[in-house]
Amino acid sequence: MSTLLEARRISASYRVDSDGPRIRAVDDVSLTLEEGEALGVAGESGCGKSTLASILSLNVHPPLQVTGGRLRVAGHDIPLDGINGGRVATGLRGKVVALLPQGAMNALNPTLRVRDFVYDVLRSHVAGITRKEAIARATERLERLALPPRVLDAYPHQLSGGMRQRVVAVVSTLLDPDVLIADEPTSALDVSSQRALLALLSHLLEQRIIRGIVFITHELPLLRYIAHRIAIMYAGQLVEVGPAEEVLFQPAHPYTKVLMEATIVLETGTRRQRIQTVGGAPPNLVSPPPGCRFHPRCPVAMGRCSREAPPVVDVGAGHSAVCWWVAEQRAGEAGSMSHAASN
Ligand SMILES: Nc1ncnc2c1ncn2[C@@H]1O[C@H](COP(=O)(O)OP(=O)(O)OP(=O)(O)O)[C@@H](O)[C@H]1O
Repeated sequence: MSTLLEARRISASYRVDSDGPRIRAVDDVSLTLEEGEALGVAGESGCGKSTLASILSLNVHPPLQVTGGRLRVAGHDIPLDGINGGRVATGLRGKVVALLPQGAMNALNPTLRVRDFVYDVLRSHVAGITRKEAIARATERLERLALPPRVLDAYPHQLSGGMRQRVVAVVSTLLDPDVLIADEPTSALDVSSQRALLALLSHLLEQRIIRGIVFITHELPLLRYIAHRIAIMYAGQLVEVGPAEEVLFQPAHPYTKVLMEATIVLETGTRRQRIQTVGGAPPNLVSPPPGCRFHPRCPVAMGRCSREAPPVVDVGAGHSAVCWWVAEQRAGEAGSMSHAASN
């Protein structure tokens, strides 16, 4: 497998006033997206997921600023000033990397019918495309999302929230981007529309129309339907990364465990229901807790968790967790195995 996107030690913060505090929304995050892969990123609200989505999709604007790290997308090295809204980013946005954003209204032009907007988007990137070809491409994707072709004649305000979100999904994928960064694309949708959108994205990936997807959500169980690997984000940092099945069903990090327990997905056709919440809330990112950022809420926190930054611990093939407790568990297992072997 070859690597399609690589983020190395990315840090970024918001600074609303020049002498005001820095909100460290993304702190030293490294991740990769392989060719043909859907990488899920999950975490609670306020953990930095949307900020990460903005960075990976090269949509960084003040007051957000990337302060460190490197990014490589589909063979393009993007320097820091490129990530921070420079010319490099403009040239790559849309076709190399596209954002399917959270807020559907801002992503469409309120003064244009969907059909004119679709044609404008395509013709600005695909030389010589005719209006008929543009509409045919959009119609095919609308149908996959159970949307009738008549939505093409509507203005954005004439569509329901769920319809608008699906139209935005169509528009974001129209240019067949190499990498799609999908930021909570299903949050405004009912269960069947969610499934249709996940099916469309999986189809585009399987057909290699899109080469890789980063799918961001606060609903970890949803990733079961699309992600090959999952990264868990807490307070601006990644705390666990691994194969989707393992992260979902054998989570290693205490945060992933509580996140998984906090939400269940009922069977198809019924509404999701929150059965338990994680106690407390993610920390203020101006001055996050020392040591492990999760320690004030962690059910298994130990003394050193509040003092020392936790280590990265390998817990399986391509599966790691950043946690003192996991490190001790692994050390205990290794100790008892060598004890058994020597007996
Ligand atoms: N434009 C902004 N100006 C200042 N601070 C911001 C801005 N956008 C986000 N933040 C802060 O950055 C931190 C991370 O926010 P972000 O939106 O990336 O988290 P998230 O995990 O995507 O949450 P949500 O799912 O609620 O969007 C939060 O503390 C948030 O308050």
